[in-house]
Amino acid sequence: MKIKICGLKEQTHVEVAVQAGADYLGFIFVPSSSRYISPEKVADITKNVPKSIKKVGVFVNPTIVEIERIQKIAGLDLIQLHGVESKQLIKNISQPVIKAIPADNFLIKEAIAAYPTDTVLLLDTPSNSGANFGGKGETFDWDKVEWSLLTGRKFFIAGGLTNGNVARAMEQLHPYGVDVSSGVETSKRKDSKKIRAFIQIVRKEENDE
Ligand SMILES: O=C(O)c1ccccc1N[C@@H]1O[C@H](COP(=O)(O)O)[C@@H](O)[C@H]1O
Repeated sequence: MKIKICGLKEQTHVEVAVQAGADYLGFIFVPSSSRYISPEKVADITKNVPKSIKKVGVFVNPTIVEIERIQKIAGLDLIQLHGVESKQLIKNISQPVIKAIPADNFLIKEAIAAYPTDTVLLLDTPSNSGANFGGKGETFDWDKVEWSLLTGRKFFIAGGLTNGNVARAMEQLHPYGVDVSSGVETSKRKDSKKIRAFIQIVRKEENDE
C-alpha cells in the first residue's frame, strides 16, 4: 500500500513522514491554498530525502511552462493534477502523472476512457462548486462509487482520510494508495504525531490483510 502525505510545508514534517515510512511526499503549488509552498522551499526541505521516496507536485489547471519551471527547481518525481486539465497537457508532461478526479461514477468512467493506464488516478471528494479543488478534509460516500469501474487501474483514495477511517478505507476499497492532508493536521498545521500514527495504522492494516 502506497502512502502519500500531502501538503507538507516544514522540514520537520518531511523528516517525520520519511522516517515513519511514507512513499510519496506531496507539495501544493496552488497559490490560493493555505498549503502553498514555493519550489525553492521544497528543494531546501527535501534535500536529505532518499531518492526512493517520491516528491509529488500538486497543481490545479497549470500550464506546461509552469510545471516545467517548478519541476526543475523543486526536483519533482511526479505531477498531480487536481483541476480540469486537458488530455494534451498530460501528454506533454515528462514525469508520471497522478490525475485527481471527483468520486462520481460518470466522471470515473470518463477518466478511465480518457487517461492511459499508466496514469494513476486519485479519487477525491467532489466539491460543491463543481471544481475539483482538494484538501478540504471531507470524505465522499464510498458506498455510492461503482468500484468495479476501477478494476485494473491504480488509484489512490483521498478526501477526508484520518487515523480513524483509513483502515476501513483499505479494507473496503482496496486502493493502490492512500493520500492524506487535513487528517494529519491540528489547527491547520501538520502534526507529527498524527503523521506517524497514520502511517503505523496503514502498515499494520496491510500486514493484517
Ligand atoms: O490541500 C490543498 O490545499 C489542495 C489544494 C488544491 C488541490 C488539492 C489540494 N489538496 C489535495 O486534496 C486531497 C485531499 O486532501 P484532504 O486529506 O481531504 O485534506 C489530497 O490529495 C491533497 O493533496
